[in-house]
This record gives sequence, structure tokens and C-alpha cells, in this order.
Amino acid sequence: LVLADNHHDVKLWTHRESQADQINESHSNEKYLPGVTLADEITAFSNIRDAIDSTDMIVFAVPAKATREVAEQVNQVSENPAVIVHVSKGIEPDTHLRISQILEETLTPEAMSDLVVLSGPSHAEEVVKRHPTTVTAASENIEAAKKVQDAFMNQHFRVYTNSDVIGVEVGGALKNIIALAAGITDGLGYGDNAKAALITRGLAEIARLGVKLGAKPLTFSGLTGVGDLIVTCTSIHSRNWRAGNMLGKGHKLDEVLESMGMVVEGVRTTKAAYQLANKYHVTMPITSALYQVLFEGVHPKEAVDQLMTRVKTHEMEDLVNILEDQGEKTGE
Ligand SMILES: NC(=O)C1=CN([C@@H]2O[C@H](COP(=O)(O)OP(=O)(O)OC[C@H]3O[C@@H](n4cnc5c(N)ncnc54)[C@H](OP(=O)(O)O)[C@@H]3O)[C@@H](O)[C@H]2O)C=CC1
Ligand SMILES: O=C(CO)COP(=O)(O)O
Repeated sequence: LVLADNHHDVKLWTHRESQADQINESHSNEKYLPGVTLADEITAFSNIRDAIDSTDMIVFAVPAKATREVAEQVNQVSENPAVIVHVSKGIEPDTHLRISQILEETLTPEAMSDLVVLSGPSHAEEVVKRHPTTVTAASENIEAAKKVQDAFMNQHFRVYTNSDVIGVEVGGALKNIIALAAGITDGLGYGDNAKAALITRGLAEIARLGVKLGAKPLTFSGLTGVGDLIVTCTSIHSRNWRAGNMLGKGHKLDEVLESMGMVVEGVRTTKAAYQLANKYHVTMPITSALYQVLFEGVHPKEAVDQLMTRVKTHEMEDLVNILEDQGEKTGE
């Protein structure tokens, strides 16, 4: 819709023919954005070759776990290299690949000229109402990021550029873990103090792992770090928050995922981040507590009690450790 507002021809691909027909007939997407009229410039296709034919930009907007499969399909039919943009927020469990790494692994040079991540606090429900929204286009090739900035930017949708692809992807993926946890504490009936604690200490552990993976620390104070963390932990639109809320109220994970009918990225990402934290010896108490709730049957209240009674520590423990290391090296 943003691209159509900017006078681009938008070809929307969906893997379900019935959905493509419904979108073209009613100019709306009744399952996912009910009540919203889609511009005439938006045409839906169920044949991927028709959708990407002679386009110079392809936006991947599928759940993280569908990325590889859809990229393989694009690869098979692509005839011109296009700028690839992705908006998905996840890290693959077991392989620990970020979305851009999955795309790089899957797409050939014939299919992809450049790769850009578009991410930030951007619930679709508000974007379609043209409420002010700000996001970041990140790429190792800043010219490609600027191309995406130009394509998407308008008076309602402001796009910044960044070259820190790792930081932008890690922030966007890991905030969903904290949003699930924030939903849980809300579901348990805890108040705003608990949520503020989760957002602040959640950001600390996201940055801790992100820096270990090669991200720039400052990226986590930007839109794709603290910005997306705030919106996902506090918005009624967040599927991750809503799923957490149901868990906090006592529903089982299977039942929660079944009832959502949309992707809850934080569940798989919790598994990936938990594995990464163990692999790189990074302390991630909230992620570990959530992992126990999701996959080991620990009661949410018990997980919160464990977090509150952890061994005492300095608030700036990472900084203190760095300074202590430096002191040891200089003998001070
Ligand atoms: N919604 C939002 O506000 C935002 C979402 N994102 C991110 O964008 C990504 C997609 O999210 P969103 O669109 O909201 O997810 P939804 O669950 O709302 O929609 C997912 C869409 O992808 C389709 N799909 C699922 N599996 C496949 C597959 N294997 N092959 C092809 N299509 C598939 C679904 O089709 P079907 O109906 O058949 O299941 C559906 O049309 C996520 O990573 C999310 O974190 C980022 C910013 C904002
Ligand atoms: O990433 C999002 C908003 O920026 C969407 O979050 P949810 O997937 O939790 O709905």
C-alpha cells in the first residue's frame, strides 16, 4: 500500500489462488487486513513467475520459516537480477541464520543484485491507516539502501538508512522474544513496572548477543532496536504480545498458536536465541526463562520468580566487565 501510494505498480504474490482472486475481485485482503481498501495499482498473482516478471525490486514479506522455500521459487523463475528487500523478523533455529543469510545462501546472482532489510516499529494495521511510521532500510551497499528509502518514503512513512545489517536483523528478531515475555507478565496481572523492566533488561540482553554476533552497539538504540521493542511490547496489534498474554492467562502454547491464525515469530526465535546464547556463552536471562516456559513446561509465574531472585549483579555489568578486563591488561 505504501508503494502504491508512491505510484509504483505493485504485484502481490500469494501462494493461495483463492486469496489472489479475492484480493483482485474485492481490492481488499479480508483475512489479514479486513476493512482496508487496496489501491487499483495493486494486483495479486498466485503464479510467482507472473508476479516477478520484469520487476526491479522484490519484497519478501513472508514468515521467517517460509523464506527459504519462497526464495527457491523466486530463484527458479527469475530472469533479471532485482534488488531484494525483506521485512521478516526471525532467526532460524539450529542453523542460526538471519533472514539475509538465508536469502544470500538461496538466491543466485541472476536473481539478486542487492539485498536490503526494511525493519522498524511498523504494525501493518497502522501503516494502512497512513499513521506516521518510521523504519530503517539497512544494507551493506548504502546505495541500495537509499534506493529502497526512495521507493518507500512518503509523508506518512519515513525511512532512514543504516549499514548495520546484523544489528538491524538481530534487533527486529529478538524483540519478539521480549514481547512474548511482556505479554506473559501482563497476562499474569503484573503492571507497568514489570513491563518497563522487561523492555530495559530485554534490550540489554538483545544488545549483548547482537554485539557478540557482530552488530554495532548503537543500532540497538535506534528504530529497529528500542523502537521496535517498545511498539511490540506495548501494542495491542502485536501477535507476539497477544500470544504471551494468553500464555500468562494459563493457555497452552499449542492452543495459543492455533487460535492466533497468524505467525508468532518469537516462538522459533526464542529457540534460536537460546541456542546462540549457549553457544557463545552470552547471559540472556529473559530468553532462558521464556525458553523454559515455552519448551520445558515451566509455569510463567515460576519463571518470573526465578528472574527476580537471580544472583545479584551490577546494572551495567557488561561495561563493568569490559573495564575490569582493561584494568587487568593495564595492571590498574
Ligand atoms: N504484520 C506486521 O505488522 C509486520 C510483520 N513483519 C514481519 O513480516 C513477516 C510476515 O509477517 P505477516 O505478514 O504479518 O505474517 P502473517 O502470518 O500475518 O501472514 C503470513 C502470510 O505468509 C503466507 N505464507 C505462510 N507460509 C507460506 C509459505 N510457505 N509460502 C508462501 N506463503 C506463505 C501466509 O499464507 P496463508 O494465509 O496461506 O497462511 C500469509 O499470507 C514476519 O516475519 C513478521 O515478523 C514485520 C513488520 C510488521
Ligand atoms: O514487528 C512488528 C511491528 O513492528 C509486528 O509484530 P508482531 O509480529 O508481534 O505482530
